[in-house]
Amino acid sequence: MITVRNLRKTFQTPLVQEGRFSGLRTLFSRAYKEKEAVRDVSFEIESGEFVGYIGPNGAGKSTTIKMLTGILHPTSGEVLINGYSPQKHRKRVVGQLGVVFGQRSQLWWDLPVKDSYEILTAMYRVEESTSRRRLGELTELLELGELLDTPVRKLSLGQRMRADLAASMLHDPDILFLDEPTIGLDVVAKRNIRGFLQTLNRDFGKTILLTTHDMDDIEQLCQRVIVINHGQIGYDGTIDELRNRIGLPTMMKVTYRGAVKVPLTWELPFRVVEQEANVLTIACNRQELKAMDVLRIVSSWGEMDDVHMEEPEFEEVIHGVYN
Ligand SMILES: Nc1ncnc2c1ncn2[C@@H]1O[C@H](COP(=O)(O)OP(=O)(O)OP(=O)(O)O)[C@@H](O)[C@H]1O
Repeated sequence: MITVRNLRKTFQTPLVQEGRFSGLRTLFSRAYKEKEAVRDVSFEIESGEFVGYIGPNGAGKSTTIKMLTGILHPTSGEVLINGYSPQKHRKRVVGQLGVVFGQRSQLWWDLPVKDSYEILTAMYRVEESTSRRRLGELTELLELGELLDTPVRKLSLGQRMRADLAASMLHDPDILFLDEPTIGLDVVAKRNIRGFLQTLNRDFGKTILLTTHDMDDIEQLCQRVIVINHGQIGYDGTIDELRNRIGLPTMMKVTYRGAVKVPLTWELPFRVVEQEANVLTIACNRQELKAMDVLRIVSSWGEMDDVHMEEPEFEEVIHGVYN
């Protein structure tokens, strides 16, 4: 279980001095400006949850993850991973965490992948037979086969990400923190990574906190989403509740066999957005009105041939939350 209580992080950066010898004067100046990257963030994540942690650029996501993993110390507030602070009980907590930063590899650049794995399993003190069995399983799940003998610098981005994911799982942690694990990947590589993460969560019960700008990642993988904006939590709940809260309309396209006669009235419980010959586009709020009720009304306007419904894109919903 992950507990985050009133977490804050304020960075201090030297104020840049103007004028002559500005570089030197900045170096020796005691003037700082403060940046509140994370302000009063609290949440709890139960074992086995798959949670998306999303927000616009600079919202405070990476800073939060760095405090959850113990890399950064909070200015105030606390983090507990299965009851222990990653800052105070680093050794104990590190064994329970797997971490992947998509922008940076934890593997040794010039070494073949399997040599990095050997170093990591030794660092985590994983017993040899256990590590061999686990690497076998990970090699199969992530199709690492021929990559194991290749130096990391020669891997494609997708291959490197798979190798990094395996590295984060070598000590079989219960909890995974993933910061943009699909960044820059093509659709096939993304699908592979998502499949692997789904297996980890569903079949092996791993708790996963995922940060990404890819809303398909979130929609396909996460049961719950936490939105952070300007360092504060703006939403914490299911994707469906989020859709409801933003209340974007469902669009219905109704095609008629022949002529269609829209009555001249303002009292419709939905909006007729457009009429093009025998095709009507209708916007309705599905929280207030069932599709069947809409159809009952529009079927009296002509002989219906086809109906097509389009739920609002998750990207649009998120755009609504960020703004
Ligand atoms: N070491 C640092 N020193 C000073 N300011 C920092 C530092 N690290 C982050 N910040 C600032 O804190 C804010 C939050 O940054 P953070 O990297 O957590 O955002 P993010 O949500 O992960 O953004 P992105 O989606 O762009 O990766 C930003 O304004 C950033 O410039």
